[in-house]
Amino acid sequence: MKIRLDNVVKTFETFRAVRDVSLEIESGELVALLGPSGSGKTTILRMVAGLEYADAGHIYFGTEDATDIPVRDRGVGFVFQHYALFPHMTVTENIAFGMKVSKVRRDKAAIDARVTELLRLVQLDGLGERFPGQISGGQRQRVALARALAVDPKVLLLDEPFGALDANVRRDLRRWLREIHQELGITTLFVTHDQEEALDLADRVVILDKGQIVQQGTPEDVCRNPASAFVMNFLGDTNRFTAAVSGGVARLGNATIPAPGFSDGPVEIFLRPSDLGWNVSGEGIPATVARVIDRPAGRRILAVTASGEAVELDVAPETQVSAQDKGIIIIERARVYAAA
Ligand SMILES: Nc1ncnc2c1ncn2[C@@H]1O[C@H](COP(=O)(O)OP(=O)(O)OP(=O)(O)O)[C@@H](O)[C@H]1O
Repeated sequence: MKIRLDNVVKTFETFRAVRDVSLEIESGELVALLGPSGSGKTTILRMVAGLEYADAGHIYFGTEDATDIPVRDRGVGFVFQHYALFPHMTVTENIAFGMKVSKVRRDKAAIDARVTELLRLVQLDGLGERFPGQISGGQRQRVALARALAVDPKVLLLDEPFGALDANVRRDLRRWLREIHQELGITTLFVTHDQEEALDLADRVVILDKGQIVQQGTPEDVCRNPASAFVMNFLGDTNRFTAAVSGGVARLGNATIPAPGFSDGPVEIFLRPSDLGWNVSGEGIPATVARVIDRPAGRRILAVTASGEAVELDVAPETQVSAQDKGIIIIERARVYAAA
């Protein structure tokens, strides 16, 4: 099912939470809505679900205007951050619940067969007789997804479904959700404020700020070409500097950074740790090493520049460097944006 939002606006009393949002989600696509707290992600999701009405604009399910489609007829499955499982029902009963109350009548054998199939899909075979209190948080979210899928939704809406879980469980569930999505191909809208989660999971990422879409594209697009200082900063893992442009170049330390198209005046410069290097001499930013951190992916240096700014940079694991060393941060790539 294709979903289209056309100039959607939502105001709470005087506060405009969603401003003129237009967005298309293709049939079978997995789209992540990514943005800081309060940027309007949940409100957009709730409008798609029919739990909230837009003040202006339209939402289409396929070619049909969804305004007149009641929530229960939208064919939407939800999973929220806080497990909305019924604590007094077993896993099996929780998954079967939607089918029992659905307008589509199913006999007991059909419901049992569907529950067995879903338990297999979410890899919880054998746990059907447990109660929610007897399984882990990650398993509870898988039950919540099985319950959402039980009624064959045309659209799946997920609001920070893994938000309350620890990092390793989140990573496993992400991988698992992507596999399920590949298998079932249900149009999915996923809300998160976690950049890594959105980039890891989604076919397309839609970045919101203050109720507006500020950029959308594949994870590769948005990582390679952040459209603004906000996006660059929000995607994370970057060092931020302010500098002055003069004659089309900016200076950081003794390095010159091309800033074509910028007139003389202040700019923001972002340097990703992976776009920096460390050397004993050369053209760059003079700095002192404060700490060296070894990680599975390599070594990270925390350095402090001569003017007191903290900078993080990634170097090869075998790089000889230790705290208190003085040297030069070599800039391999910089991104320049107009000062906010
Ligand atoms: N029912 C409501 N009444 C008044 N204001 C609301 C209501 N629902 C949301 N808001 C406001 O609208 C803005 C957007 O909220 P929303 O929950 O959509 O943001 P979000 O991006 O999902 O944030 P989070 O990541 O914190 O969940 C916020 O400033 C919020 O306080």
